[in-house]
Amino acid sequence: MAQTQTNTFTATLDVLASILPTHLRKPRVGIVCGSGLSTLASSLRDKVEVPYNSLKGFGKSTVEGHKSSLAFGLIGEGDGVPVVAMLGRFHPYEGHPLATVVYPIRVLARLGVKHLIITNAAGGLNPNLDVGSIVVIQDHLALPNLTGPLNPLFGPQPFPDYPRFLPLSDAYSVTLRRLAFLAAHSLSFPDSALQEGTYAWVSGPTYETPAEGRFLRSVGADVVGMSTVPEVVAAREEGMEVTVLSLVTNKVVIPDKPRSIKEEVKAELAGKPIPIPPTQVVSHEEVLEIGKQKAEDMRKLVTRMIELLQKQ
Ligand SMILES: O=P(O)(O)O[C@@H]1C[C@H](O)[C@@H](CO)O1
Ligand SMILES: Nc1nc2[nH]cnc2c(=O)[nH]1
Repeated sequence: MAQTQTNTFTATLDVLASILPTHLRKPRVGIVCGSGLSTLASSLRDKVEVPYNSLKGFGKSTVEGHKSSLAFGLIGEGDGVPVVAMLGRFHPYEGHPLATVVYPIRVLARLGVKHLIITNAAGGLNPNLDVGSIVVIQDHLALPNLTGPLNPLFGPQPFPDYPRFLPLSDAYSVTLRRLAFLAAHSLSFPDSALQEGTYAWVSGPTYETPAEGRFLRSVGADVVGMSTVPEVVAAREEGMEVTVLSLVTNKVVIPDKPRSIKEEVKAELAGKPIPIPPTQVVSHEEVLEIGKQKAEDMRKLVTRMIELLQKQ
């Protein structure tokens, strides 16, 4: 590992060790809070929040709905499980280099995190997914990864003792995915509230055109978002067990066929005008609003998963 990078990790870990009480210093579970989902931190007992700007190597999250701090605390009975939550993440589209995007994940690994629960807000591609449902991710499709420079492991190896060629066929932990469904059952969530599917990662910040949405659906993606995959890749490289929970905040606009102005004009000239379809667009406000409405479900689910993990 390059010496400067080692120094940055050491500086970050030193600051955390100087701030945190002993019982919070070695979190076992990490949580990444997606857009509008930072209220997850309200489950933490003995909570200590450390702003990103006090930690070397951390960027600043510039997206509305993302705070910029690490929250440490306990979840579960008795002594509880020590947990750290990232309240706000970094996206490549904000201009953060991929090394910065995944730096907090590597810090979590160095703190001792073994299980990582990543949440995000995502657009629904599969028409069977309701807005507000949570999708337990089974697999991903990462167009930016497949073509090169947006893969966080692209380039010279900063960690020579890690595998050069990381397998991702087992990226999504079966143990943690089972816990998600067991947790939903114990919380009496309706069956439709928790689904399974494949996450497509796109770089953003543009939302999909109808043709892009149709393409992603046709290649097997159920939801689409602008984050998460670099974190999964880095976490797997660090040897963590990972699960991803995507909150469907909107449906991606995919009309059955593209609107044809030619047909509309011809029909109009023939005196048989076709009804004009309403214009549908996605907005980040909509994403945040559903995040706000469903944050409590996500908080309960993640909390119960950790309580079940404590009993294993
Ligand atoms: O950080 P996440 O993936 O939860 O945020 C999603 C993707 C974009 O950052 C934003 C678009 O509305 O929400
Ligand atoms: N790419 C993408 N990301 C999202 N995040 C939340 N909704 C969406 C969406 O529709 N598309």
